[in-house]
Amino acid sequence: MTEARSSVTLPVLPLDDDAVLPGMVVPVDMSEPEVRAAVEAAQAENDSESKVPGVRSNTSQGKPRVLAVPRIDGSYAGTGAVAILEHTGRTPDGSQAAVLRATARARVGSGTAGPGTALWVSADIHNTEAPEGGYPGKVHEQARELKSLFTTYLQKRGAWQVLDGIQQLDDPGQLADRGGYSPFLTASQKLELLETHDVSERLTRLSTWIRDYLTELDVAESIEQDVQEGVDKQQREFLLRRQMDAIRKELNELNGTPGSEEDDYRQRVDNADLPDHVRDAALTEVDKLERAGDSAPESGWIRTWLDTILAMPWNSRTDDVYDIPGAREVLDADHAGLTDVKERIVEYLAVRKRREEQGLGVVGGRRSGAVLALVGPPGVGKTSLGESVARSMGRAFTRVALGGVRDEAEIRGHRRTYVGALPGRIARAVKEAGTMNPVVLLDEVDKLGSDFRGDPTSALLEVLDPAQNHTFRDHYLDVDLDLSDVVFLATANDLESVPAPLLDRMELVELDGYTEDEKVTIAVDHLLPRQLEKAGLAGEDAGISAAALRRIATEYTREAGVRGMERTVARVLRKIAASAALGEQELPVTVDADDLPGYIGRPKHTPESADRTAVPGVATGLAVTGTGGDVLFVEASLADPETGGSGLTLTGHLGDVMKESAQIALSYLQSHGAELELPVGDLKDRGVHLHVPAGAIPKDGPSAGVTMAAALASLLSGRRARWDVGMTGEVSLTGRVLPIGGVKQKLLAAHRAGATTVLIPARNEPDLDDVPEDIRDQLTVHAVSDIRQVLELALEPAGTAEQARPMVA
Ligand SMILES: Nc1ncnc2c1ncn2[C@@H]1O[C@H](COP(=O)(O)OP(=O)(O)OP(=O)(O)O)[C@@H](O)[C@H]1O
Repeated sequence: MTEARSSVTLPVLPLDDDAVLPGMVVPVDMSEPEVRAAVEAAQAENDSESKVPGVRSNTSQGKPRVLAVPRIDGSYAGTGAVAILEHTGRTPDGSQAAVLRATARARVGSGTAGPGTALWVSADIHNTEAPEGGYPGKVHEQARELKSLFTTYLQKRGAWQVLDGIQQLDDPGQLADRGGYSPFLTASQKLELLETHDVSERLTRLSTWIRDYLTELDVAESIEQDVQEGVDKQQREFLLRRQMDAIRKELNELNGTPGSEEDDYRQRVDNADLPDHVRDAALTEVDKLERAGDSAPESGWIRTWLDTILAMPWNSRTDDVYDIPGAREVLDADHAGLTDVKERIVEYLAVRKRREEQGLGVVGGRRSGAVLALVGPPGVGKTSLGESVARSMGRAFTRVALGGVRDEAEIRGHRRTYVGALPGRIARAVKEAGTMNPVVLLDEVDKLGSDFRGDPTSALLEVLDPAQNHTFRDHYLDVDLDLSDVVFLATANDLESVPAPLLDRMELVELDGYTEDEKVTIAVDHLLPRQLEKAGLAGEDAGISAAALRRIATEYTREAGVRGMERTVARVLRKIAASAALGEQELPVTVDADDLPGYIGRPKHTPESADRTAVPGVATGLAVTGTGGDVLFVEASLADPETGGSGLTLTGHLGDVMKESAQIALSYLQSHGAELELPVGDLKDRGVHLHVPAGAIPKDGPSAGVTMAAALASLLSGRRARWDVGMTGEVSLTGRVLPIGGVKQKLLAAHRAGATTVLIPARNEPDLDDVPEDIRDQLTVHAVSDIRQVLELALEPAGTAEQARPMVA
């Protein structure tokens, strides 16, 4: 590259926040005094030049020249461009302008005097020419790349003429200087180009800037495109909806039905037999739907709400039968046994009937026990009794499962603005029943929970309260729902877990489980016929003998109810059906007790061979669990005096009350050891361990107190507990035996397990009336009031020889 340098003196034309590069032709506004001064000074000098030839070489081909110097943020740059003043004139808006054509870079030198008010400076001109033999290949390569970037940029702007000019430029230096026209370059960038003499460097910088700018442009374009596509989609959707409306309208007109979806809803609301307040609310929502328009987000949930409201059976009712003898017949037909329970239900129906006839309303005010609660272990027929009640009253029946419900909104519904909102379970039950006066069974009220999402119990209380439930508000429906005609029944396995306020509102009917005889009767009368039908067998094809059914009850299922028994009967019948189909057996088949293992394998509950109470320190208690009555063993042992700790260790997942019972039993024995002739001195130095298998099942309650005392006394005395004695009762610190609950279930369990003697608290004696007579006849029941009586009856005399102890499972 060769640089021809020459020095000139020129008036300075300031370019505020701008720069011109050689080759550029630009207009400048002369209303700026310094610009005007520079232009006028240059013109004056040009005019006088002929008079003072050679003084200043500041013209070019007879045209005045200036030094256009960038002034960035008020400071002059050290480099400017020598520019020929092509001409001056007025712009269309009337202001004066001059057109400059920059020709060369020049370094600004020192100031000097000159005509006019302009600032004159000396300037070193750098005339850059192509090196001899041309630029190196790399520079051409860079120029080609810059050209292609220019092309992309100018094509985007549609500046085809400028593009032509660029394409024809062969000189890499000139090409780089054309960047001065790029509007996206800042004044500093343009100045940088002006100051950079090296062509290759100039090309690199400009290429980088253009590339960056193109990238920005691409991003901006893609954003704009996304926005545009969104807008297009909305417009398309809007148009399609308009078309759809038109089509719907036309179809409706063809079918003779009136216009829009809203009209359709209005007509459905009018035709539906709705109470006034519901109709008003529905019509308000239809108006809202109309105003919102089809595409509004809320129109979806308004439609769902309207559909739900229209599907509710607002004014539909079934006529009550209230035929009391008929009701009794229905109950008898559906369920064997349960005499007391059936009586209670019949009483309940009779009272309802009388109150209704006398116009008193079906229930006698608050806390009148409006809800009949069926309480008992699983599979005793609580749910099916509920169905029978509905059948005997001629009402529809629905069941609301409350097990695990912890959220108030499950009962009362979610507000409809929630995504996926639904009515609560009560409103849904009414909808499902299809009438406003169904029998609704609230199943498993004892499994209700509560947490941070609110307390479902309080919502349920409102549902059950006759003073409030005629205006029950479901959050979703948001209109009053009259529940006063609904008959609510409830079921629970365990009364202790039913929330107290709910319990307060309930009239309890306890179902304690069945004796073996009752189970056989139920199986013969109900389970067997039903399962025969399910297995596709006729009554004469297959049968299970009473002895086999009894064996199923005792050895294959050990439960308070009959659900397991029903399942086992079903299994036997399925085997019969399968073997008949395979040609292995000819029908009819009757299954006897001995045949059972061939069908359903070996029994699960055989009498235990190793007697649980064979060693001192184990006593048999009776308990009620969630699955009915059961026998429960309490084991006691003393820790090794050398290695064992001291104090009382309790294991077997015991609740607080049960732990306290253990403490009381131990304290009692410690303080009364002498009179009981027990070597309680051992207890001082040795730790006592009480364990209640099965360890994984939680147990609680005070009724194991006597059993714990008996186990400890057995351990200390070395007298074994009698294997055929089951006991229950709370023990006090003074050794009194206090009453407990669940006598009937406990006696049934003792009988199932094969015990012959049962010890119960004396104050529980009246409860024996509830125990079926056949069970009472087979058991020797002792009503005891003092722990000494328990020890007397439960422990074998000292020194009793080891003997065969056949039972206790
Ligand atoms: N006394 C009975 N007479 C005839 N069938 C009975 C009797 N008791 C129970 N059943 C039958 O036993 C089965 C189980 O009863 P159901 O489902 O009503 O028990 P549940 O007490 O409601 O149990 P859960 O507490 O587990 O809900 C049903 O098929 C029912 O018809």
